[in-house]
Amino acid sequence: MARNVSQADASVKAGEWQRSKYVGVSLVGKTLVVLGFGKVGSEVARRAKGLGMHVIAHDPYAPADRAHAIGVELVSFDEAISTADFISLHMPLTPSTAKMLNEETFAKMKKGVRIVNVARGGVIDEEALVKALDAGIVAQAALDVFTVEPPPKDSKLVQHERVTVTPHLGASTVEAQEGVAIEIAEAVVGALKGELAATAVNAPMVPAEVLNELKPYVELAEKLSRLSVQLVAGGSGVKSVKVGYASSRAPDDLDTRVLRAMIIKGLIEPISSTFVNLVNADFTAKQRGLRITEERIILDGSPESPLESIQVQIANVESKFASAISESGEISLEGRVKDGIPHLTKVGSFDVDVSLEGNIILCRQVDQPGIIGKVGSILGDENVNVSFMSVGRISRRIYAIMAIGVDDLPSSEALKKIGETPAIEEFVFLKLL
Ligand SMILES: NC(=O)C1=CN([C@@H]2O[C@H](COP(=O)(O)OP(=O)(O)OC[C@H]3O[C@@H](n4cnc5c(N)ncnc54)[C@H](O)[C@@H]3O)[C@@H](O)[C@H]2O)C=CC1
Ligand SMILES: O=C(O)C(=O)COP(=O)(O)O
Repeated sequence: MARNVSQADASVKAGEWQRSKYVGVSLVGKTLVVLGFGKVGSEVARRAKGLGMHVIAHDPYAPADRAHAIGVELVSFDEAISTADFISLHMPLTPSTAKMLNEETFAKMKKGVRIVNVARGGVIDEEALVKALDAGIVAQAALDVFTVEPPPKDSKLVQHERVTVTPHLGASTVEAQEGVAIEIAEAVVGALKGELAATAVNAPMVPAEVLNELKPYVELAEKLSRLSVQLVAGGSGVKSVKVGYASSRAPDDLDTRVLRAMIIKGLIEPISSTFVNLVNADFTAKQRGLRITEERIILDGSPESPLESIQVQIANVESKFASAISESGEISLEGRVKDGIPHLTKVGSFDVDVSLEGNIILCRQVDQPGIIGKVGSILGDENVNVSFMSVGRISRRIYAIMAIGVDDLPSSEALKKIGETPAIEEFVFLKLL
């Protein structure tokens, strides 16, 4: 657009040679305003800086640090449009962006501004743009998208001498089409494997950076619920599950939808053939009559990490492992993320600490010397590797809870031997692998 390439090309092909008519403008040193600083907008900004442009952006939802990282300042809409030599549009078409450029906003722009729209047609009031072009406010426009596509043949905008048009070609390169195909195939494979379907259109939209931050907590949530459902004694149906999130973040700064979905996945998958993912989790829970209630425990302190701990409680059930029942009567497990790895940190009312990387053995034993050694040698004789072990007790020499993480699957004889060890009053083997 700035060098009149398309107009000059048409003119040479028509047999003309008009050099002075098609003198263009330089980009270097000009101010480019990027409206909508998302995936496309931020890449446009990065490249425009490489062309020597001064780039500022307006996006009410973009994080300022992401803009600063590429040397772009986020400014108000009015400041943006009134200082721009070029405006490039990269926001979605929503009720609040529809006709965002209109008669009133064109009036605030610098005379001679140039406008590029490769976002969506409806974000510009096309009639107002024709007027602004005729009034000399807008020197040129380059449009890839239109309110109605294809636009009517006699559209004044399309026919305008200072407007360059293309038929919605923004994403039309061989590489981009191949990239899109690969991305879709990978997302489908991931969804079929039960992974987080982050780009599904019928799933809650969770931005990639939020997903990334929550990743270890997502794993923790799923593992805690996978363990807790295995603690339920046969015959007592799981109907009501309470999830507690302890966090220093403000409630609306913590999106728990993914965590809830993974809790549901952990509860349902061990006991059914259904694959649960972000799309079907709430529906699957409802279908099975499973009620999930979420509770926020607001902590003081730095909101640096999204969560301090997650608690999963299953109410109105008996447990295979009585010590997993908390004082208030539910099966209760609590976990935390330590160095990026999920840990089980509480069983019933007992503090433990075992990393959730393998399978888990929980024992309740009389608190006396020698038990750890006995259980350790039973596992050692079987070549079962212990990854973590912790003992939590309520009072000395009364009884204690031992949590053992094992990398392998102990044989049923080994488990039987552990159960028969004198002083071990109850024990349970919980599978995570
Ligand atoms: N012409 C073509 O073939 C193509 C067009 N597009 C269009 O380009 C646009 C940008 O796409 P992406 O960067 O992938 O989307 P994106 O979702 O990554 O970015 C959109 C940005 O717009 C911002 N935004 C929302 N409301 C706003 C407002 N009122 N004012 C300013 N900013 C606002 C959002 O915060 C977000 O950062 C979309 O409209 C998309 O449909 C995308 C690819 C190809
Ligand atoms: O990805 C977008 O938003 C586009 O506008 C691309 O459209 P297309 O896939 O080329 O029909």
